[in-house]
Amino acid sequence: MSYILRRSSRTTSFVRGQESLTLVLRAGLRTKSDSAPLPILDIPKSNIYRFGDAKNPVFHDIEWTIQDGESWAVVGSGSGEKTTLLETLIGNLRITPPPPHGLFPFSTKDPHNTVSLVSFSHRPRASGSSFVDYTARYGAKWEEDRITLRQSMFPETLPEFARRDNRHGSVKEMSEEEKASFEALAKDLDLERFLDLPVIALSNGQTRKARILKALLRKPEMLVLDEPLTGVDAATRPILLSLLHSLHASKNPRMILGLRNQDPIPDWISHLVVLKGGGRAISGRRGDVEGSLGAGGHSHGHGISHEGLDAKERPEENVGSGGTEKDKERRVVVEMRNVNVKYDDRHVLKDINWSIREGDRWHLQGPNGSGKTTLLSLLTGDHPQSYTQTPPQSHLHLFSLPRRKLATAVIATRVGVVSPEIYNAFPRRKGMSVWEAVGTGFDGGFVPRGVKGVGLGLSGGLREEEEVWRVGRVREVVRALGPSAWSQLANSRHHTQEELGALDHSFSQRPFADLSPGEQSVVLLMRALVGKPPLVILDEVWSGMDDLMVESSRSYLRRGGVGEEQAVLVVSHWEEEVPWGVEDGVKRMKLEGGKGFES
Ligand SMILES: Nc1ncnc2c1ncn2[C@@H]1O[C@H](COP(=O)(O)OP(=O)(O)OP(=O)(O)O)[C@@H](O)[C@H]1O
Repeated sequence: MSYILRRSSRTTSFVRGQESLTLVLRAGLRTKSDSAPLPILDIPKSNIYRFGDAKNPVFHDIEWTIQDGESWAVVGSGSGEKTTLLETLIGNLRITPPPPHGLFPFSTKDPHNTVSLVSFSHRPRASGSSFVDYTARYGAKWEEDRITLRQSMFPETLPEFARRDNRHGSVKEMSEEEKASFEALAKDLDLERFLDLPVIALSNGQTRKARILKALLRKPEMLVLDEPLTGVDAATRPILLSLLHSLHASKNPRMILGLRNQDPIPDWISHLVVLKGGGRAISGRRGDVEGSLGAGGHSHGHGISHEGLDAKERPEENVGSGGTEKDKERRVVVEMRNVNVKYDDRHVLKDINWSIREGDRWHLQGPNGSGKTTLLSLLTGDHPQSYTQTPPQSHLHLFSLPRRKLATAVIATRVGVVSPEIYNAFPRRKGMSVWEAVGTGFDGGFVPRGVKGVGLGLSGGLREEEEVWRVGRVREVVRALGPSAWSQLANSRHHTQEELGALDHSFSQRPFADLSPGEQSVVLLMRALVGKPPLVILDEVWSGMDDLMVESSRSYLRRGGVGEEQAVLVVSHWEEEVPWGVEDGVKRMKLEGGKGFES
C-alpha cells in the first residue's frame, strides 16, 4: 500500500501546544503485554513542525508505520528534507498530533535512548564563528590531537586532561563480552589497524566508519544512518551494506537508512519513504513506490540562461611567478617527481610522479585512506612535508616554482578548493553575508576583507581595476550558481531575467550561517571559482546539494564556469560525479598502496 502525503490547506488546524519531546515520544506508551504486535515506528497522519514555528509545517499529512521485520530506507533529493525527516526520529521536530502510542511503540526504553542518528549527508558544522584548523592532522601539535581512536571509543582509557572536558561522549565502561564484539565490529569495518592512530589522522572514509562503530557501541535499539555510503569507496560499500543488513536482521540494532536519489538501494530494503519535495512524500512497499523515485527535483531546462560566463581576463597580480606564463600554451601548473609522504613508519605516498597542465581535467581516485587528501594538501601547500620535497630525492613545483619559494598565502590565491575540510573549517560568523563568503575566495582566506567584501589582495590594497573585476566576478558566480538556477521558487513559474537577478541578489545578502547545508556547499563552490584560479580542486563537491543544485552547477562547470586556462581536479568515489567524461579528455590518477597510477 502507498500513501500520498501532501500539503494541507488547513495546516493550522493541526497545530497543538508545544508538547515537550519526551511527552510526544512517550504519549500513550503501550506495554509488551498488549495483544497486537507493536509497530516499531508509528506516525499516524500528522504534520511535522520545527520547534518554535507552529505555523509552517515542514511535512504535511505524514503517515509512516514500520512493522517488525520490515527494512526501510528514506530516499530524497539532496540532504534537506531527508535529513529533516530523519531528525524527527530523534525528536528534533514536533509531530502534531503526537503519536498516540509513542513514536516507537515497540520500545519500553527511555525514548531518548531508543534511537541514534548518524548523518553523513552533510558534514558537521564548524563549532561557530571561529576558523577550525584542518591542517592540524598533518602534524598533530596539541595534546588533544593525539587522542587515539581507541581512546575516543573508551573514555576510561583517555588521558586525564581529555576526560575532564567530556568531549568524547559518555560511553559507559564495557564488559569483556562487549569489548570482544567491539573488536569484531572494528575488524569488519576494517578499522582495527587504525584504533591506535590519532583520531585526527583518520581519513574521511575511516572517520565515517568510526562514527558508525561509535554509534553501535551506544547500543541503541534503532540506528538511523543518513547516507552511509557517502564518502565510502566502491570496494567497501558492499561490505558495509552487508554488515548493516546482518545487524538489522539480528535487530541489534534495527536500521533505517537515508539514501540519495542516485544511491543504489540495497536488495534487503523492503519499504521506502520517497520524498517528493515541498513537504510531500510517498511511502510503502518498495515495489509499489520505487517507480516514483527520481521524479521529483529532476526538472530540466527551466529557461534560465547563464549569461556572461566568459569573464574578462583577470588582471595579473604580481605574486612573484612572472607575468608571461598565461601566454604559454598548456603551462604546467603542478609538477611532482618522486614525491613521498611518511608518518614514522607509515608510508602514505610513495614516489608519486604527476604533471597537471592548464586545461587538464583530472579525476583523482583511490580507496579510503589511499592518500588523496594528503596529496591535495601538498598541492595547497597545507602539508608540512610539501616543503621537504626537494632535489635530488624529489621535486614539487607549483605554478612553475619550487614549493618552498611560494608562500602558502600565495598558493591560496592560485588554488580554488572545495573540500570536506574547507566546509568544516569555514567560519559561520554572525553577519557574514553570502557575498562576503564568496569574496574571501579571491585571497583564499576565511575572513571577509575590504569595503566591498572582495578582499584586499596580497599587498593589502587593490588597484581600482582589480576591485571592479572582483565585484563583477562575485556578481557573475552568484548569478550563475545562485537560486535562480535551483530554487523551488525559480522553478515554480516563468520569471523574467530581472526577477531571477533579484532573487540571486537577495541570496547574496543573506547570512551565510543561516543557509541550509546544500546552499552553503553551493556558496563554497562559488568561493572556489570566483578568482578564476589556475587550479581548481573539487573534493566531494556535491555533498549536501540537492539534485537541482548539482545539475545546475555541473552544467555551469561544463559550459564555461571554468576556463580552458584552468586545470580542474575532481576527487570522488563515484565516476558519475565528475562533470566531464572521457570524451572530454578526463584523465585519471588512481592512488593505491601509496603509489599513483595514471590512465
Ligand atoms: N598524522 C598522521 N599520522 C599517521 N597517519 C596519518 C596521518 N594523517 C593521515 N594519515 C594516514 O594517511 C592515510 C591517507 O589519508 P588520506 O586522508 O589522505 O586518505 P584519503 O585517500 O583522502 O581517504 P578518504 O577517501 O577516506 O578521504 C590514511 O590511512 C591516514 O590514516
